[in-house]
Amino acid sequence: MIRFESVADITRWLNQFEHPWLHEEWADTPNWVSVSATGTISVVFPFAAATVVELLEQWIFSQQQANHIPAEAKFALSCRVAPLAAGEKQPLRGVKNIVVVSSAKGGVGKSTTAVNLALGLQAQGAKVGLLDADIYGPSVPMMLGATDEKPQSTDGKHMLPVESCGLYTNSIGYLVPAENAAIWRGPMASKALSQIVMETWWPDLDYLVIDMPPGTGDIQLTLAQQIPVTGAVVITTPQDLALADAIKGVSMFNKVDVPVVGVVENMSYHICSQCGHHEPIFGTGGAERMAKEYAVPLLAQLPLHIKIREDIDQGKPTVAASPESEQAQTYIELAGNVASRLYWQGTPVAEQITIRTM
Ligand SMILES: Nc1ncnc2c1ncn2[C@@H]1O[C@H](COP(=O)(O)OP(=O)(O)OP(=O)(O)O)[C@@H](O)[C@H]1O
Repeated sequence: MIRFESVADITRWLNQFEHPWLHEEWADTPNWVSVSATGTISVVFPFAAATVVELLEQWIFSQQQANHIPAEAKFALSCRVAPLAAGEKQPLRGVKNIVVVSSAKGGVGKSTTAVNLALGLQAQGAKVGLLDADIYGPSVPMMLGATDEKPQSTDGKHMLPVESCGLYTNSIGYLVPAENAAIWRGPMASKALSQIVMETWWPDLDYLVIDMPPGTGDIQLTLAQQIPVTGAVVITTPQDLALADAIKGVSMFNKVDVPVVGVVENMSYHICSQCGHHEPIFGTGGAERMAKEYAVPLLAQLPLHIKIREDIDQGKPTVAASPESEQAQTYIELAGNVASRLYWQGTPVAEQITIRTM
């Protein structure tokens, strides 16, 4: 049996616990493991990682059962998301990390993925906001069943986000009729978008997910340059053309020094709603090849499933509607993957203290 005589003994033992979202020697990262005055060992994950917390809890229990560590050792496991630097840019007040979800072309399921990713981060224990910046097809209000909502303002300058499915959201779609926004030209659209980001009175958030307008043009470039983005996730589908476009998306972020977290292949395979059979109707291996060739991580391969579309159409995305389903689990897994990669590739900075006078 291991007797803990120092924090180093504890971290050496904890480092035996492995998970794809953890690096080797993870427990030695500063501020991760500590011992309280009463002797409780606390492990605080610096990213949204409820899945790993649960697995670590089970591992500790099994270690105690097997008498590898004292049965009376007390543990407190939790997540406290660390804010990460966004290059030289000033952080957005109250928002620890901004993740943009983008695609080089429309219709690949970017918004569906952004909404379910935001809910997945929430399922991993984070407080999450969702900004719909898809000016040409603002779909978040519909996807969250909030089309009748409007952000309120108490000072005439800031907007309070609309709360739906536990997410704090704002969207061009809440503010102007769809046909108005769709005809805005480049500079006007970029200005409206950065205004909506800056003038929303976000509560303290661990992550703000931004559903970007599709494409790799001026609007996207300006947005990526103006907003303090921590990392970008590029959505694609398995067809060769879409993959070629995804490369364009990755290089756009490289150009403006926004770190790319990775690529998500949506509609990777079809899950039959009758028998559960998985079928790769658009072929296989394309995204994996691309990921290897361009050294961009492949974050997830998401299924094409009728329930994903039906849930979204009914205003309750799959992760909220049926969190235990196979489809929802792939989004929750994606969220943990994104959160952990953001953390490991980022630079933690001091937490801001936000004072609000509203
Ligand atoms: N994995 C999936 N399984 C089933 N249906 C999906 C999936 N992903 C997206 N869809 C459906 O495909 C359609 C297009 O998705 P979505 O609106 O998310 O795409 P988008 O890339 O954001 O499009 P746009 O660029 O036009 O905003 C929607 O009807 C959505 O419900």
